[in-house]
Amino acid sequence: MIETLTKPATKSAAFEMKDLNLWYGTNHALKNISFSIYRNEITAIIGPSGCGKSTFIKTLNLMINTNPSVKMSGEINYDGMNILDSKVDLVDLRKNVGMVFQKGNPFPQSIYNNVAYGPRIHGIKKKKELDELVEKSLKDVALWDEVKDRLDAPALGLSGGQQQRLCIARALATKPDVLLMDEPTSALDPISTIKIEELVLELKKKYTIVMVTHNMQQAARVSDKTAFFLMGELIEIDATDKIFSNPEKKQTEDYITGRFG
Ligand SMILES: Nc1ncnc2c1ncn2[C@@H]1O[C@H](COP(=O)(O)OP(=O)(O)OP(=O)(O)O)[C@@H](O)[C@H]1O
Repeated sequence: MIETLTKPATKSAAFEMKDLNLWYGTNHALKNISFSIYRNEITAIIGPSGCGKSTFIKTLNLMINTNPSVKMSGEINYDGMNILDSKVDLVDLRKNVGMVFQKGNPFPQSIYNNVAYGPRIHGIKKKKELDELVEKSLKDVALWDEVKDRLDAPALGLSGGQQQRLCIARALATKPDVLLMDEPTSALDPISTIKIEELVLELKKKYTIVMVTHNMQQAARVSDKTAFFLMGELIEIDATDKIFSNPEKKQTEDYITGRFG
């Protein structure tokens, strides 16, 4: 019998960090971080408060640069380019690497305008094109049926879970490649949380997702890889199942078994 050997598909990295260091003034917040984030995977970032999770995720689209006290060294390679190099086009980077924050933070404008905002900034003016993008983005987050008859209504009139899905639609409307999510469900009730988790699993088919979460069950439920940070260091990154069942490092085990944090 002839056995067919299937080669494991080589995964391509969306981001490759090499010796990434970050300081807020003299506070050394990220220390020699080196790892890769792979395409079409969900990578969860976990660790106790103050370990550098939000700082790290904000480096991936250089949102961190809005803080003038921040200094960085090392490399963050994205799309064949070290984004810490000053030549990088920030508008382009943020179009490709979208971000969703802890609390759904829609603009105080209509549902339609919230989603059309990014495409308009990137030069899309034609109403038909914008209408299509708004519809597609809202369908992608399973919000279209709930809001299609009130696109001109204020976004702030939506429920918390709907606002968060709207913010994800807003991020998707610029057709990003990567979606960064900083504790996207921490302000939501359990049902809205499950809806966002289902959505994230669906979005993984098309996007690379990096998610900071305080909720270890959430990391276990949705992510492919989990990275454990502690005091600015990456202690361990591995397949999520491995991290939660048989981590290599004692600090990881202590954290996931609730011994600290
Ligand atoms: N704007 C800032 N200015 C100065 N130091 C900061 C700033 N933001 C964060 N830090 C410091 O950087 C370190 C990492 O903070 P960060 O917010 O990234 O941690 P975190 O893991 O996301 O925490 P949490 O889970 O509480 O949100 C902490 O020591 C924090 O005090």
